[in-house]
Amino acid sequence: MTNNWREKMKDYYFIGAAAVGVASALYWYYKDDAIGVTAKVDKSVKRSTPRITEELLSPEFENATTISIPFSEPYIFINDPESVEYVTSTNFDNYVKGKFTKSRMTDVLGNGIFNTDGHDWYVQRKLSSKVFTNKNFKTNIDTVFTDNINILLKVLNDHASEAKLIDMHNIFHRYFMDSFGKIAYGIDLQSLEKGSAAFVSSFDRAQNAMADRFTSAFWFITDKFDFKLQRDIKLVRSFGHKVVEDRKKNGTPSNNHDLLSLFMEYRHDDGTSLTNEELADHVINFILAGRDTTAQALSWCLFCLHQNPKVKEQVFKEIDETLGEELIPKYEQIKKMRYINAVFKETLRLYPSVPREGKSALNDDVLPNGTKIPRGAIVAWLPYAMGRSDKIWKSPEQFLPERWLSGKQPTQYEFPSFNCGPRICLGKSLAEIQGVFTLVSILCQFDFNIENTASVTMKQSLSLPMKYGLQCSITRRN
Ligand code: HEM
Repeated sequence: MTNNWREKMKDYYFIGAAAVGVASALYWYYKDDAIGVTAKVDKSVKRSTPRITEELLSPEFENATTISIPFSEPYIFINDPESVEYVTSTNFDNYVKGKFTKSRMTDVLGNGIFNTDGHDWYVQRKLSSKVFTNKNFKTNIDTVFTDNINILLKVLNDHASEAKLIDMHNIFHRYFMDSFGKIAYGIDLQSLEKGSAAFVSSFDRAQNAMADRFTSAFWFITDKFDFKLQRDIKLVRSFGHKVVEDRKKNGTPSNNHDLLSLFMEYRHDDGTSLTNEELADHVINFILAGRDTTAQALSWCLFCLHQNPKVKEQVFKEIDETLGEELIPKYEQIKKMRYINAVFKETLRLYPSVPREGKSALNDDVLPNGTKIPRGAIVAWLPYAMGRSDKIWKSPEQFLPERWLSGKQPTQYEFPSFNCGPRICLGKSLAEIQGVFTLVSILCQFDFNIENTASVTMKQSLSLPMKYGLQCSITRRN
């Protein structure tokens, strides 16, 4: 009996060692490819192994390019507006986040809005949309935004006096984290004044890991043994839980209709409320939605203004003419500043905060242009590439806010930086108002000069961060 057991163990060791050997060999073979890619149907990809941050984002990466990934579903790229409309709206039910996305995101995001489909998604969308109303935006501008912008202006003023370089990319992330903490959960994180909490760095690393999982064949093995990452994920999850537990302990302030209180009031059909785990999912998902996207849009906006001094002059002119002696804009003034609103959109055309999008096909399908989509394929489109395509835009390489002021305006499918169809960004209006509000408030008093433009480059992630930040010198405007 004992011998038999020993023999069996030997077999298991042998099988285990062989499996590790095969996995190592495959890893070694594919390790230089961003996604271990072989271009199959493509006419435009120059190499057979495109790296996602370079060729995949280039406008040359044209429609109906198919790439296959070892041990994964094929990707089919559809960078034409007609196909994007079909996938995101016309045949919405056939294209889901599905197992492909969920398997890569659930340990961090749980079943939050970014990671769900069907009924679960619909309920979350309906509930959350109650917070994103014009009335709430107006109130937020007079309260949360104004409190927070005063802290930001003080930080900038101190730096202008010291004549030191400041990383505006980092500052914007901390500023939007604080604003969003207050709007969504009524918590004061104070990261602008005190520096980011440990959880923020863990959140950044967990987010990068999730992005890498879409381009790595062996993420489910490597991430399991990445103990630092596992600790980061644990910290992110416990932050979500702490926000929920603190709210339950301290109660909801009267008249508070923030996101967390709405989710806490929600009852399932059987009368049960959301568990702490589900509430923590919502907290974490909305930080992902609300912080990085707008912070990165504003960082790229300062970069574009630096590269286009004539546009910057126009921006200063509009601010000075609209605000007069005032320093902080009101809701109506923000709406009136058409040129700066156009600058914000033009930035998102060239630097969309979510540069890649993808959905999984539930059933075989055929796109209007005849592209066959097999069941399970990932249909992907690239707002980054579409924003630079001369099939959609005139002189796409030029930063021209004027294109947003007259003439035919692009449809949501031609300009998918906020996504499109029923899953269009829920925070679009909030982001536009808060983005322009922040830009106007800081440019009313300060000018920013980027010291080394060559160091401004993007980093691979789910969103579009700057790899080395945005080092600026600040001067006060007279
Ligand atoms: C410049 C800023 C922003 C940009 C460019 C942007 C863009 C996007 C994009 C492309 C998506 C689709 C992502 C996906 O497929 O999963 C999305 C979804 C979403 N965004 Fe934004 N976003 C911005 C700011 C915000 C803000 C401030 C909020 C506020 C919380 C927000 C809330 C959401 C939510 C809840 C979704 C999920 C919608 C759904 O799946 O039904 N976004 N956003």
